[in-house]
Amino acid sequence: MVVNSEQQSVLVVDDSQDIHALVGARLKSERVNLLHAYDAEEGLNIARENLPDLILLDLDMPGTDGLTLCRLLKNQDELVHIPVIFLTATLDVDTKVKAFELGAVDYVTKPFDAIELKARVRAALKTKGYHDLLTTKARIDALSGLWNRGYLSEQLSAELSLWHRHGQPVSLLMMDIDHFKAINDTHGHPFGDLVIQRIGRVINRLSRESDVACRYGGEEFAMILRDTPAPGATVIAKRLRREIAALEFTAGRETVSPTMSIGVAGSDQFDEVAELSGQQLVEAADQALYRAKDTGRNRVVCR
Ligand SMILES: Nc1nc2c(ncn2[C@@H]2O[C@H](COP(=O)(O)OP(=O)(O)OP(=O)(O)O)[C@@H](O)[C@H]2O)c(=O)[nH]1
Repeated sequence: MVVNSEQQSVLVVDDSQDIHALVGARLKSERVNLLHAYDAEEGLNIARENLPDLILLDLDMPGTDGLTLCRLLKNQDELVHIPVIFLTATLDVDTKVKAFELGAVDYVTKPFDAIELKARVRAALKTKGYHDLLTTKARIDALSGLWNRGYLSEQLSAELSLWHRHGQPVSLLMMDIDHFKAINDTHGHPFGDLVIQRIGRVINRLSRESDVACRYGGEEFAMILRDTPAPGATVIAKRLRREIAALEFTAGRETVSPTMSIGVAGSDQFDEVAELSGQQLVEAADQALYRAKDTGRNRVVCR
């Protein structure tokens, strides 16, 4: 397992220009992207915008001090996992204990020893890299390589809040492989798994960077299409259906061509903008999917 530290960024929050220059010089040989803030407010803003991998935080800043900023950082869901290393001139035990209680992972005393600072930064970044990797893995479906249902639900809520706040539409596709039980029963479960894997690859290939494609469970898939109203999503769904119908699998002497039924629903199809929940959009796309099944399968039905 390799953790890529190339892209990692470190935010330095300190009121002293000299400390920024010193940290820059000490970490010059490390492949980290340094971000700089000179007070707590700026630090909080930069942290929110950039989600750095590590924060080096001065304990003794004028105005809002480091401990207060650390508490603010640890109170925010999107920032709570960013490790904080305190930079401090004090060796007072009570203050250090307080810093750890607030969620700091380490501290470095000024003036820094170059080797020690590097070692502590490296260790914190490595742990953060593993944490990020595990978080990503926990969101991925092992068989298809797509996102899992939990991640899709999270993202759907985020997309619907964009719809409520800014009117940016979001659509959802619910997709189900047709007669999959018969495929399993005739050719065996491992063959069925192969079909799920290859269909997952097609869905992944046809999705844009901004889409969230997931295996919803069993032989069912779902896709969130960001900034896309229902008619646009229907075009994508039709392309997906076509590409999947064109797949061919060899099972002994037989050629198997699975098909997919797809239901489409978009936030733009709902009048009561403020009322629309992720659950409602899933139900609407699911009902469209049932209609696709009922009316002959291998087709796309839009709500
Ligand atoms: N191979 C394999 N089969 C699975 C997996 N998850 C669910 N299944 C099977 O998928 C089948 C789904 O069958 P049904 O819900 O009856 O649906 P269907 O046969 O696709 O019929 P329609 O959806 O009505 O077209 C069941 O036999 C499940 O055991 C999996 O991860 N791998």
